[in-house]
This record gives sequence, C-alpha cells and structure tokens, in this order.
Amino acid sequence: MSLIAVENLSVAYGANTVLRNVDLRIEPGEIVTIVGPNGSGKTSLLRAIIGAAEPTRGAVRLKPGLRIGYVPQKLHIDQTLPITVERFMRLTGKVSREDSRAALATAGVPDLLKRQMSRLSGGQLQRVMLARALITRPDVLLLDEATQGLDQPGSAAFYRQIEEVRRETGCAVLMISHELHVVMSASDRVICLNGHVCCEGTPAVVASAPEYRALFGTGTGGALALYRHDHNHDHAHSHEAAE
Ligand SMILES: Nc1ncnc2c1ncn2[C@@H]1O[C@H](COP(=O)(O)OP(=O)(O)OP(=O)(O)O)[C@@H](O)[C@H]1O
Repeated sequence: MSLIAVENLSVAYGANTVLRNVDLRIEPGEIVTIVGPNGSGKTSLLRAIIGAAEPTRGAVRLKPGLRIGYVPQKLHIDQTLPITVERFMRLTGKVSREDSRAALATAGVPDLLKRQMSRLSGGQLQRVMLARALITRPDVLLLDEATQGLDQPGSAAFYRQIEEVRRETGCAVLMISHELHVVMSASDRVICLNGHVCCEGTPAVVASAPEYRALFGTGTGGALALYRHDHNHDHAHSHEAAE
C-alpha cells in the first residue's frame, strides 16, 4: 500500500478552485519534488495531505498509522524571545534529550542543542526545523520550500542532507521547491503542478516535457543544463565543490 494516495483531489477557497483532479501516490522511501509557478496550489496540496485543507472533491488516503513530519516554509523567530534549540525541540511534546540529540545528528547539526534559536544561520535553522520534524520518526517528510532564503550552495547542501536522512531513516520525502536544478538532481520523481498535474516523471523526463517548458520558459534550458552538468561529475567531487 502507498504511504499517501491522493485521488482525484480538488481544493477550493470559496469560489476559487486551486487544485483540480489531482492524483498522486507516495511510495516508501522515494523522494518526490513538486514544482510549479507561484499560486499553482503546491502548498494547498501539502495542506490537504496533512488535513489542514478540506477537499471539495476526491480524497487523501494515508496508510493507517502513517507518521508525517512537516517542515514549514519559514519560521519567524522573535529576536527578543530567548529560546534554546533544546527548548524549541521540546515545545510540541515530551522529548528526551537523547532523542533531541539523535534527531539533530540525523539533520546534520549535532552540536546545536545549547544554542539560541535567534543566533542560528539560515541553514542551521532549517536543519533544526528538519530535526524537529524527525523527532516522531516519520514515515514521510513533507517540506514546503524549506530552503527559502538560503543561497544556492546552502540549498544544495540542505538537499544532500535530505538524501542523507532518507538513507539513514528510510523515510519518503515529498517536497516543494522553486530551485528546479538543485532539487531535480536529488529527486527520484518530479511532479509539475499548475492547478492540476501538468506532467510528472523522472527529473530528465519532466525537464524535457513540453508542458514543463511552457510553464518555466527560458529557465528550463538552464535547469536542464545544470541538471546534466551535475551528473557529469562524480558525486564525491560535486559534493566537495558545493560545500
Ligand atoms: N487560506 C486561503 N484562502 C484563500 N485563498 C487561498 C488560501 N491559501 C491559498 N490561497 C490561494 O490559493 C492559490 C494557491 O495557493 P498555494 O499557496 O497553494 O500556491 P503555491 O503554489 O504554494 O504558491 P507559492 O509558490 O506562491 O507559495 C493562490 O491563488 C492563493 O492565493
């Protein structure tokens, strides 16, 4: 059974239908990326999956007992409110220090427990958010543009961390991103959304699909070129280069 099965889903806000007849399945352990223009319904799709948006048609079926970890788009930390990473990790429930440490280690930031949230860099903050989502040992991680505000090497490093998390925990990943070329190389499957599923498939298939090209225009050539470029290098080398 799929972890998540979205069947003929439509979502509307009042009279404004933002998703129409969307079908999507997430299988264990796969990394799936949703791309699409602003306002194309990407966040609404994630909200429908976590039960925060009501379908007007169709359904979202979750595997019984499915554990979901959610990393939101951006968290605004009040600079005047002192809170350590350790406290932040415990805000949503009873979490042992060992579990916090383990989750931070999996997220690639093992030494941040005592740090102030407001003093973290953008990349560190996103990893702490990732760690918090990992605390419940999710079967699937949902990430909503988790690299917003990071520079390109920062984003690339974050996505490599996601691959590492998948390798270590075996969880599936469904993420939204605007950074097509960075994300594409980290994804097993890409879904191009524009109110409906325009096209989907492996990164290379989607990048060359006419529907995708129509939506992303001139950016597409660059994305495709970069995607190919990434794969012309062996992995060890490209990892070093992007650090
Ligand atoms: N709570 C809401 N009430 C009314 N309209 C909404 C609400 N949330 C989103 N919308 C509208 O639904 C459409 C889809 O929004 P959504 O946030 O799902 O798109 P998105 O693809 O994630 O966009 P972006 O890339 O800009 O984050 C937009 O036109 C938006 O204005």
